[in-house]
Amino acid sequence: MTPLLSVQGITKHYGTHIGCADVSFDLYPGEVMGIVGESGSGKSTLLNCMAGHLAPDAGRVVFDTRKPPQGDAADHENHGPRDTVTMSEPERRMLSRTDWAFVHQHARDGLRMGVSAGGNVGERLMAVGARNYASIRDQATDWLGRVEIDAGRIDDRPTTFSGGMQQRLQIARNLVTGPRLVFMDEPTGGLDVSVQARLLDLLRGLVRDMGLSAIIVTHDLAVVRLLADRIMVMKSGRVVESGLTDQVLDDPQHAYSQLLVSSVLQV
Ligand SMILES: Nc1ncnc2c1ncn2[C@@H]1O[C@H](COP(=O)(O)OP(=O)(O)OP(=O)(O)O)[C@@H](O)[C@H]1O
Repeated sequence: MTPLLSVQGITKHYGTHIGCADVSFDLYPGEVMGIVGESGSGKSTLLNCMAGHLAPDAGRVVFDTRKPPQGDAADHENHGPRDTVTMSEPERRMLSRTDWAFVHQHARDGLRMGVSAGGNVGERLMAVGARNYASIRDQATDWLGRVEIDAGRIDDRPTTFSGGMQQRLQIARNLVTGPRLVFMDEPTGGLDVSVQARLLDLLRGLVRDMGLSAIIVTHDLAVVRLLADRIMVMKSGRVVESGLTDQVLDDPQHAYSQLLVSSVLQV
């Protein structure tokens, strides 16, 4: 099977300082990969390099692009595994609007706060060519329901929403176009514990129902335990251990992973 995403030797320095070094892994369709590690271990740098927000110094991020539904013959020949690091900026931008999604830790970074909830979701559909207002509004209403936001709030701005609602709206905005790969940066970070649990439950349902592939960065092992099939443990910019989530969390081999797991168990 062709990996959906193949990350090969991704390295990023900030001056002489290592952000992340020589990270490689394959992600297969329907798989969820968790990236864990303490603050400063390089998780966000790696995620941003993979998602095209940062240019890596070295390495490839090969994504198995799909045939466009319409387009000229040249477009059709361009599908299949492509290195997104060297792809043109417009192509990468198109990918970010269609097959890729990015859920930010802070909902306000992923939402347009001055636009209504329905507008936030509908705007994404318009970006991929939807034009029929009634159908856009119907899909927005449907998605608000799927993320447990009352349809009566469709015309309200996210500024009037609680933190948990804003995060759920950001998720709806990201998933409405049916992406194949979702990057998530601490999706439950900064929320109250009870709000986190509800959001995790919701995310788990969506990942399962939509068969999503995802890469989730978190320092919260409960998040990866619930959502990720596999995890990579990072320390000082490098991957020190990787494997099936339960195996790594129940029987960590690397001293640093053992420390990470035991420090959580002591909480
Ligand atoms: N813009 C930057 N300029 C210089 N150094 C940076 C920059 N961003 C990150 N770093 C450094 O790169 C390393 C990796 O940081 P990164 O933010 O990727 O880690 P992280 O695991 O995501 O941490 P956190 O959980 O706190 O976000 C750290 O040593 C950090 O200080």
